[in-house]
Amino acid sequence: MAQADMTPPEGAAADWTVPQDWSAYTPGEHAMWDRLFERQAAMLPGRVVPEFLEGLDILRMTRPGIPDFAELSERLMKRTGWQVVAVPGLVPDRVFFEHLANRRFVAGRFIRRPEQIDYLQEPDVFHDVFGHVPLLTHPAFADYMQAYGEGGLRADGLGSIDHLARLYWYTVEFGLMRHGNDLRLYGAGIVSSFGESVFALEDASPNRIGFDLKRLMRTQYRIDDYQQSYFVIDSFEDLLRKTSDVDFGPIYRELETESDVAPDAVLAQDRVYHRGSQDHARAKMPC
Ligand SMILES: C[C@H](O)[C@H](O)[C@H]1CNc2nc(N)[nH]c(=O)c2N1
Ligand SMILES: N[C@@H](Cc1ccccc1)C(=O)O
Ligand SMILES: [Fe+2]
Repeated sequence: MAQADMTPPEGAAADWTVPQDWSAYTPGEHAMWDRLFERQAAMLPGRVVPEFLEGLDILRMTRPGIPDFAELSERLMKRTGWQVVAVPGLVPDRVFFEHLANRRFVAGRFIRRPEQIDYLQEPDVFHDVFGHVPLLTHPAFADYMQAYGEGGLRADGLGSIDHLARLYWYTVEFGLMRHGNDLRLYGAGIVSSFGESVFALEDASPNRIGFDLKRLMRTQYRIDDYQQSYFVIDSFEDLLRKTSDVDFGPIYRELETESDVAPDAVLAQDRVYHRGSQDHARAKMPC
């Protein structure tokens, strides 16, 4: 969770944004982007939803180098009215929600160093821009992200951010989608990760379970390893319908009296696409 301190750091505006300062990126930083991009571009066809690849194309993100947020914003604005703005790192929840509610996606401007190629603690420009921005070209997904921001401001007033944040985690960050008889990736945390883009779809270890709003909001998640459960939506239109058309107020009240669900649990009510062996998680447990 982001810091409770609401004062922006030195050099940031009142809304926590900073200039991207695109011309300050070094050749080494652009080369790092290209290396990450090529690795994922080889991995994703046939695994990611086609809307993601279309988004890369629409935004001309297939060109080398770290994208210029001003140019991404110009193309996105024409399509779905979104913009990409730079921030110094994680921002407080309310600041984050306020940007999304106004169709501004906040992205880190820094890029990981070579020794962090496979793992880093805070989202960098590769995760934020490669992972999240392509789908903002899709109208239903773009509307979902705005609705989530508005829902966040409301959840904050109701003391329910933790429940709502699980919805973001299991959709925007780690979501899967049905594609004919197959599953495809769309979550940004998966598509920006070399290891998890294979694990989430092909490994026997994690559960793959049909989307159910209340079930997701009860489910705890891991921030230190691959997910133990992934949730599967039918389409972005279906996700939008099952969230933005629903009043979360009564659901938050019900959730206060219901127990959390463990990250690896399978419930009797679940629509199970795959029951995980949890071998990966078990192998990592200290013994
Ligand atoms: C609950 C909320 O969705 C989440 O914790 C927010 C907080 N601040 C953030 N700040 C940035 N820059 N990026 C993020 O994804 C988030 N996530
Ligand atoms: N409909 C939700 C808001 C929301 C929409 C879409 C995604 C997430 C949350 C509410 O009543 O608060
Ligand atoms: Fe993210």
